[in-house]
Amino acid sequence: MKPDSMMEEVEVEKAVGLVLAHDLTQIIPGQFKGRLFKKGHVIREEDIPALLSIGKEHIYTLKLQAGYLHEDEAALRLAQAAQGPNVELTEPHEGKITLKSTIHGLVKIDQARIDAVNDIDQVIMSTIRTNAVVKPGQALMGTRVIPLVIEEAKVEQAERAAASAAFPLVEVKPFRPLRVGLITTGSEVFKGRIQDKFGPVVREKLAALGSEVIEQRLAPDESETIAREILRFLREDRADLILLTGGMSVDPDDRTPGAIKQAGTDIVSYGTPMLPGSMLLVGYLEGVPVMGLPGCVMHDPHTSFDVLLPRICAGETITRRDITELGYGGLHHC
Ligand SMILES: Nc1nc2c(c(=O)[nH]1)N[C@H]1C(S)=C(S)[C@@H](COP(=O)(O)OP(=O)(O)OC[C@H]3O[C@@H](n4cnc5c(N)ncnc54)[C@H](O)[C@@H]3O)O[C@H]1N2
Ligand code: MOO
Repeated sequence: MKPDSMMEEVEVEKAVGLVLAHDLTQIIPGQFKGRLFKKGHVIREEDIPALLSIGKEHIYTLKLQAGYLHEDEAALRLAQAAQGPNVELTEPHEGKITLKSTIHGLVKIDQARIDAVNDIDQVIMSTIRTNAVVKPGQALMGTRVIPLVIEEAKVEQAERAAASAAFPLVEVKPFRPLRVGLITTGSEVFKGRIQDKFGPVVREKLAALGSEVIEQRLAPDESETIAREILRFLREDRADLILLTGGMSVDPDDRTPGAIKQAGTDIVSYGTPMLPGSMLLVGYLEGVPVMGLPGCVMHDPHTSFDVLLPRICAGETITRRDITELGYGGLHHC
């Protein structure tokens, strides 16, 4: 049986007493866009002018056959197939269901599987980008099918595509409260020639993700001293993350990358294909992440540091591949 034969058209004037088979939308540009009648509404005499005013001269009566799903049911099946931890579903509205975050955290969405679902005709999953920081209540994905009635087999195909990996398609990872050691390099700051402007910025970025600086130590442009402070944060303070500011580029006084290596850090990458933030360094020292932050982090609100820090706070390990992928679409300004 074809979906069309399950849907019979009835003139609105003859539809009093019939049940609406789907939500009906009104759009008045600049004033209103939304649901005028809800699915299940029993049409009354006084509804007829309103229905005609939104261009509905006919409505459908629906007799669903086995093997077919109504758009609301199909949207629910798609939404449930994608739903992972810390994600909630809205009620169907005009045939669409929205997945929302229940927490402040890092959203993870598997692009390959979203593409696989959207390759299937007449089903859609529309998402925000993976690795974004999200707030409670923030929309992560909208999903729906295109026709009013769809073959169940198509929805099952989408469900299989959505479930084709060991981890959920859409989830939100909570942030862990990290104890952060901050080393500010630069003889001009160490000797008091200028006032430190890095500390407050880094503290604020960490606080926004639920982490805190346990101590900020100033160091002159000397590799030995900087490396010693790194190891002190690691061994004595048991910091969860060690951040170094300044001295990241090409001047003879820029000692920070060398000092990070000298402390024994395994470097994932010195150099990040994102602008601003290209001189950023990421490495791991005995499993503890170590990052060298270039000067731009002080004044620019969106650098490679702002992209990678939420992932570290959510407990992810940064790989070379993660750095590589920042390049495409990573030119913000320079
Ligand atoms: N010829 C090149 N020039 C630059 C390069 C390069 O590769 N070749 N890289 C550029 C990029 S990208 C950046 S970002 C900047 C800054 O890099 P650094 O991390 O090495 O920054 P510094 O040289 O240490 O300092 C730059 C500037 O900022 C002041 N500063 C540093 N720390 C503090 C602090 N804690 N509080 C206040 N002010 C601070 C410092 O005094 C300098 O004025 O380099 C580009 N240039
Ligand atoms: O590390 Mo620099 O940001 O490319 O300005």
